[in-house]
Amino acid sequence: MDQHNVRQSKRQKQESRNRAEASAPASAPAQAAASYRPNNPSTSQRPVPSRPPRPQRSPRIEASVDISEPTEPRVEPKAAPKTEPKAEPKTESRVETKTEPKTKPASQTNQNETTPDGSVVSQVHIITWNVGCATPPEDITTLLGLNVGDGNTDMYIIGLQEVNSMINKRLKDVLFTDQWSDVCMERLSPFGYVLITSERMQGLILLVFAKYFHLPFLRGVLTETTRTGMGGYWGNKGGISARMTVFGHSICFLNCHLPAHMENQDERMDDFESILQQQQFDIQGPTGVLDHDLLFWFGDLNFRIENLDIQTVKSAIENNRYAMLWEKDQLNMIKDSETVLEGFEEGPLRFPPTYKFDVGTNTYDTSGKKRTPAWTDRILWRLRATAPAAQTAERRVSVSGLTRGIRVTQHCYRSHMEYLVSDHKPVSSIFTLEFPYRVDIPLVTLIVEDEWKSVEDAKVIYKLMPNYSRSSWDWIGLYKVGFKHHKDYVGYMWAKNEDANRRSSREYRWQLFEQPRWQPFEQPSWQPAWQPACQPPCQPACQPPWQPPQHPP
Ligand SMILES: O=P(O)(O)O[C@@H]1[C@H](O)[C@H](O)[C@@H](OP(=O)(O)O)[C@H](OP(=O)(O)O)[C@H]1O
Repeated sequence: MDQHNVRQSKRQKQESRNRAEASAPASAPAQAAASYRPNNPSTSQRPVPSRPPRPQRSPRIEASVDISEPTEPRVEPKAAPKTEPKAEPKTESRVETKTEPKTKPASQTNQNETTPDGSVVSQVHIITWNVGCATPPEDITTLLGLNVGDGNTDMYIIGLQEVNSMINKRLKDVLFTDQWSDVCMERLSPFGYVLITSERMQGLILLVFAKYFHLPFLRGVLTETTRTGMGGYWGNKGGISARMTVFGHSICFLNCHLPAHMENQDERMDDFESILQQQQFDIQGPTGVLDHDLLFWFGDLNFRIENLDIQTVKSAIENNRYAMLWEKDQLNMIKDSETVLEGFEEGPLRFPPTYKFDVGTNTYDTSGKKRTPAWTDRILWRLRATAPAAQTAERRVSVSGLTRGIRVTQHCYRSHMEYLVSDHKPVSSIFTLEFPYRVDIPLVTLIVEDEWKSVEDAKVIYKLMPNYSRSSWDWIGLYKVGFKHHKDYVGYMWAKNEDANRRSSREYRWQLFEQPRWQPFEQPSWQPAWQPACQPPCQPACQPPWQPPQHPP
């Protein structure tokens, strides 16, 4: 089902919703916010409005989920697709976590892997975690896989839910970076990852990191947010997304926090459809989330295990009988009949339900609420125009439709029981994406002639791609090795239009501003990661002693 169909099928429902919202008093959001107390049982029992029957489709004959008995999660080394790009996955090539090579510093890793036939392989590591308003743990090394990874991860996508967004915390986070983004940047930047975009909506945060050398090939980076809480007024629930093209292929990452509680399955699906419908990016061509070549959908989706009492569920978990529970998992049960879920894929759940734990323990909820354990935290993906999914016994592979031919392979899908700060456990997954071709001509090429010993030496020549259409907002930023964030520039120069009209390349002498003027980052051409004087490999030893520029409000 493409974005167009979603829009059509939901238009009627949305129109009636819009009418209802339009007729609400102007102060409704404030009233709703003031009266809503999340943990107050009297207010949390929100009435569930009656809704029209959901569009259903007939169950697919071919099963696209593996409900075999659980085994240890397996991680495939990235070398497999590199050496045998066209071969079917080798189910016997099992790599235990302990035997994986150490993550290499940024300067020692390959810039990306191109297969002999010219296709390109990228590794993406996705994490979702409902952090339950906790402060970040001191060490998130194992969550990021930095101690065991193969060093070839190209992008980290981190989706958080329930980040503390009390008013005093939010004010602090607006002035500074929030603690969670900080801790992720601190851990990832020594390995050459840069935060290329982030989005926050109350407690929902989405962070997208990429290896710095990929930055020229990530284009059209945009984000969207959709509130669905309190009838669309409140951002305690909803979705935030980031989209971009990666080597010329469009990818969207969607982090959702859907409504809680067993009985709210229809509400969850309604909210998901509403998010898909409302999120339209300001790009040429089809603009929706589902219009992307590849979509990753993750978050606290809040689906529950139905029709089993809490003791039966706990006993199944103790005996590793996850397949039995998965059969009763709401998302698993509806995925073949809900039109909007068509094309979404998910790997087998071979880890214990990640909700709900007594904070600080690995013990399922012993509070008065007595929540039944559930796989609330999930990571799915969807290829546009997906061909019937091929599946092997040990890992999931899907190939996109006939024209684009992207291959997605999931190498692991796991939880992280060692993190105790929240009532949810984090969930992560590692994918390799094999693109059939790569668009890898940078829009701008920067050339340094000599070593820079002083500011006066700082000369750089930039060359534009011939058909590149410039904007007066284009600028070139100067960054120091080990920069964490796209706003960490130490200086910038405007790449002026009139110069481009006269010549295709031009020399510029750097002017390092003491207090660079703030400018919006959404420029069409962003050429960061310039590394003067201290060339790699010198990090993390030469982490910047300077402060990033302060942006005036
Ligand atoms: O984030 P929000 O919008 O405040 O929503 C709450 C959140 O989903 C909690 O996880 C849930 O507690 P449980 O996980 O314990 O069910 C709580 O239910 P509750 O109100 O019944 O406590 C919800 O109200």
